[in-house]
Amino acid sequence: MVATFDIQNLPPWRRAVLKIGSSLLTGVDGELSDRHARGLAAFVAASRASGRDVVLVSSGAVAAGRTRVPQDARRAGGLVLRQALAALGQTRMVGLWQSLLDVPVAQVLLSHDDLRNRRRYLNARNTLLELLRLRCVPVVNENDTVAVEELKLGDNDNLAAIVAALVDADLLLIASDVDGLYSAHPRLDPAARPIGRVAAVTPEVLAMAGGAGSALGTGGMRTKLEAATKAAKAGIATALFNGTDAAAVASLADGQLRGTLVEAPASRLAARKYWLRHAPGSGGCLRVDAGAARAVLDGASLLPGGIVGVDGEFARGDLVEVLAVGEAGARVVARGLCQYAAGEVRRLAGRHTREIEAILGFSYGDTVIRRDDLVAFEEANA
Ligand SMILES: Nc1ncnc2c1ncn2[C@@H]1O[C@H](COP(=O)(O)OP(=O)(O)O)[C@@H](O)[C@H]1O
Ligand SMILES: N[C@@H](CCC(=O)OP(=O)(O)O)C(=O)O
Repeated sequence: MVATFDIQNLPPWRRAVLKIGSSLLTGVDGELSDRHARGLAAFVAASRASGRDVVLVSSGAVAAGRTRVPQDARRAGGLVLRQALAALGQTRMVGLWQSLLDVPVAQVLLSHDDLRNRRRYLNARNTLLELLRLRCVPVVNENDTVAVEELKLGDNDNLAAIVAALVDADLLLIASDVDGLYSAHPRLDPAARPIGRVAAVTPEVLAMAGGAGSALGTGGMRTKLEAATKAAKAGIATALFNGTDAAAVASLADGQLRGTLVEAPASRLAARKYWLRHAPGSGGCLRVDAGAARAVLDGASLLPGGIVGVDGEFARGDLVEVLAVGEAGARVVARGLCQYAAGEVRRLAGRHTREIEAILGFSYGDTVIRRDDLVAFEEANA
């Protein structure tokens, strides 16, 4: 028997991504089971009742699809069988979450392309944020049915870390069938020690991680540590815990973790602002009047009315500079992700937000740059 973990405080959080591994949704007979999902759903409900948001990243589609086809048919077959099983099981998995939650759940299927392409990344982000504003619980999974091998994200641990950054979460919770990170694979080494806290995922820490614990799991502890590394870079802490341990799951709602906490060096906001400030830009520029420059420096979103000109070419979702133009010349006051392409902003410049739809024939929302997607330079220098 390996040693257990001590209880520690979770860092304070307001928005979390909770990733649930396949083994937690599958009973011994291989059928979809709510046994462990019930406690996790209760945690989601308690978190929402205290004003916090939770996005689920749930595995289990392939496992749920498996029992729906004859046994001899599921033995052979590689990727294409998994894709078919995912299609069969996905609705059941989402149905399970809906049966356990009183609020509407929303299915979100993402592929590698959606996250690599800036424009689609922004669309996914906007939709997820809108779902949270509507007080729904998004249930995200990889779009296995269309993902080809070389373009697969592959495991939901890494997907959950990307989603955490996408929705500006401040905590990534990974529920699995093991109490947390051990110094060695706990099923193979009874002397494995529990590691309660990880300040940084160094090569030494990565070397502790082994592969999946069951035929259902993908990636094992290695992909969880990869996910924690990604999250930490975005300023998000990661907590690993055992979703089969009802007491450990119940204590999460009281801010207590029995498991491993992987710390993040900087806050989520600081990491995002740093990225917006230093990431390579598109070369595009929005020239704004004094009123818009002041608003942006005061932390507001950039609206079309204050834009007086557009330089360069860029696509929706690209990083652009905001240039204040006045008698004293021009100066860069902010950088941010532009909701509209250069040609579209040219048509919207100086116009009221309510005219957007009439001018373009569509609308991605009222703002040209959302305040959360923007770093203002006075603010960043403060
Ligand atoms: N150093 C380690 N500490 C803890 N678990 C480990 C370690 N190395 C490998 N594992 C295995 O990782 C498994 C969890 O990953 P995985 O099977 O992919 O689950 P999930 O379906 O929850 O993603 C555990 O059951 C455990 O057997
Ligand atoms: N997208 C797949 C799960 C992939 C995956 O990472 O599984 P797991 O290691 O159980 O979290 C599915 O829904 O079956």
